[in-house]
Amino acid sequence: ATIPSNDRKIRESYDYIVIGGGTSGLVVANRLSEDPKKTVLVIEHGYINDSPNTKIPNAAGKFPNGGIDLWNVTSEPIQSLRGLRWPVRMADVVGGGSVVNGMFADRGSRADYDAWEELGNEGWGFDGLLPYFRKSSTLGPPSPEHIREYNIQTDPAGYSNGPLQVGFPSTMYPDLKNMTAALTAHGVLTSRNPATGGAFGLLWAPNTLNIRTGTRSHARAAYYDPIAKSRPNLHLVTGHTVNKILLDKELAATGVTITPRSGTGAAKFNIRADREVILAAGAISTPKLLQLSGVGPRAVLEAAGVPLRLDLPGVGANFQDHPQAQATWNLTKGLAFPNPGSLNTNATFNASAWEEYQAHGTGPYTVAFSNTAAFLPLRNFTEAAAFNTVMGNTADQHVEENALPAIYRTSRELLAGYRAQRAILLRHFGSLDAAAMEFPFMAAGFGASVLTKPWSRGTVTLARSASKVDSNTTTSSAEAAPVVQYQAFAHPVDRAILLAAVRWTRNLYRTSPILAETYGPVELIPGAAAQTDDEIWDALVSAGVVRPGNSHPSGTCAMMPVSLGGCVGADLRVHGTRRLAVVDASVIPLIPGTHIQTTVYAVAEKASDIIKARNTGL
Ligand SMILES: Cc1cc2nc3c(=O)[nH]c(=O)nc-3n(C[C@H](O)[C@H](O)[C@H](O)COP(=O)(O)OP(=O)(O)OC[C@H]3O[C@@H](n4cnc5c(N)ncnc54)[C@H](O)[C@@H]3O)c2cc1C
Repeated sequence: ATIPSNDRKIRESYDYIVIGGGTSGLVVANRLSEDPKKTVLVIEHGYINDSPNTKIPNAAGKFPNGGIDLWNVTSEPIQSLRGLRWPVRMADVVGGGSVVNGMFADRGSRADYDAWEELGNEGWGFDGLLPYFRKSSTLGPPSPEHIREYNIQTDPAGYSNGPLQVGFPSTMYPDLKNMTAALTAHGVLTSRNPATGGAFGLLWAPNTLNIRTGTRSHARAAYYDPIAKSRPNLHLVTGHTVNKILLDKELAATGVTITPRSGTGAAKFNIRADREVILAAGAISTPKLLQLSGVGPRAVLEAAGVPLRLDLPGVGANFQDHPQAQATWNLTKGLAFPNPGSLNTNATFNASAWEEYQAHGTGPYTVAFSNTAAFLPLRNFTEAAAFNTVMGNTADQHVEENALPAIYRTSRELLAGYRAQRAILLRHFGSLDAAAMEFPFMAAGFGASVLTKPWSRGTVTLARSASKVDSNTTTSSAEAAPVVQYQAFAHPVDRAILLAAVRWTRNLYRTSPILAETYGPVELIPGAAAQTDDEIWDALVSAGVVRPGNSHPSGTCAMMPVSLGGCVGADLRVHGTRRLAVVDASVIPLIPGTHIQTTVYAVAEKASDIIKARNTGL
């Protein structure tokens, strides 16, 4: 076989095989291939996409019509949302999620990561991760004028000179001043250390943006392109599917089976890994591949007809994302010019903006979705009575057992892990240093209310027919969609907190003199008629604006001990196996209160050091 992307002949074996050339995969491939004596193969299902949408910040998120592929996966019906089937957005391109994402580049709070260490992962608390947040990124600050005019607070101590460029656009839209002033007047203070542990309050977040070129910085641009030609020991195969991880009698990973993509009729072939197989296929595909390889919950594998190699209930359980509701307001007057809509509504403005971008890489085309969000601890957005009701609800174990996926009833370990997480969540809810909701906003107003600490858990499992499809050489079962159960809002606490968050957001628009006088906002969804919790919920769900996630799938091969239903240990090796590691968003044990890409970069940087260390001198 040939390697379509960097045009090198494929070898029979490599020291390391990285499955998935997405965000975490390219970080690990870069770091492991720093040693010219080690050979590294990355296998990616997608292709390199060099279209403008992967470069121009303003085009961020314009998919899939812009030419960027996504896997075609739709969730199982979500009961709480009247059977809604949600399109699971998963990148299918070199660079993975970092290429298709919204470019918001924030971090969680210290408490969010200290929770990982409390769940049995020594070295994975905030202090253990901060060096890797730093190592992965460089901060491009806003201009001094913008800092002054908009009171932007950045946190240079959180960055070094890492490959990922994060920065602020060279255009700020003036309405942001009103939005931030309204929040400040509403009691939301600006965080002074958003990148070094203080991710609560009003946050100014950079984007994954290279301010020198005005282009997007993603895993391919930051970690692969600069070394693609200069490292003969690093191979990237695109357009190929990994079907299976090969495990020997002792459950040591010895290689992978792969097929060229899209039914070309070409047969499968094996490639050997002399040191480790490293899973970086993302939080939906990683558990799927483990299960296809015989590692996962016995019942799931039996139903799918895959021979069981290792019964590991944590593979595909503990699925988390950030559910949200998108309330909307019509701002009837007062929007400044320019504003985020001006590129679409004003041809002259658009033409000059495009000219500026092409000439200098600056201007409105460097603006992605947003650089601002409020991250609020539970006490900051709930009235005392509502807070007590929510906390009361959390104590009901009967409710909890009904809310969890069925597999939690058959695995004592999974339940123990969930209870350990619940104890941490309860503590976070009572504290003022971890956010329970996010309100992301931009200059023209934006009403999403996002749950940062969901209590519900979902699962990712193989379809029942998985192994039958596998016998076909042209369509691999790894290309077949897994069964994605969000189970969002199955736990009543999630609905209660989301409603409290929507009430808080609606109250902001209703009572803020700055917003009322300037914009005269009229609430469209849920709408003034909706007053009780049930009415608000019904209005939101009827309008189709409640979503099970924010494209942050996590936790499906969680880093926790076996006794807590974990899938990998603190060394990132899959429990009970050898030479098999996971380095992507699946290992996140408890989803942090932040958009997760910078966390994925930091995890992958730390993973690289761990993998290097154990292979030194071998
Ligand atoms: C639409 C969208 C918007 C987002 N917005 C933001 C945001 O604004 N801010 C933020 O912080 N985060 C955001 N995220 C989340 C963030 O981008 C992801 O969490 C992160 O990129 C995940 O990295 P990963 O390495 O775990 O997986 P990915 O980056 O998804 O990499 C997995 C790769 O593995 C490949 N693969 C899977 N299975 C196989 C197989 N069998 N064979 C070969 N290859 C395979 C996939 O094609 C993919 O390229 C967004 C995500 C999406 C999808």
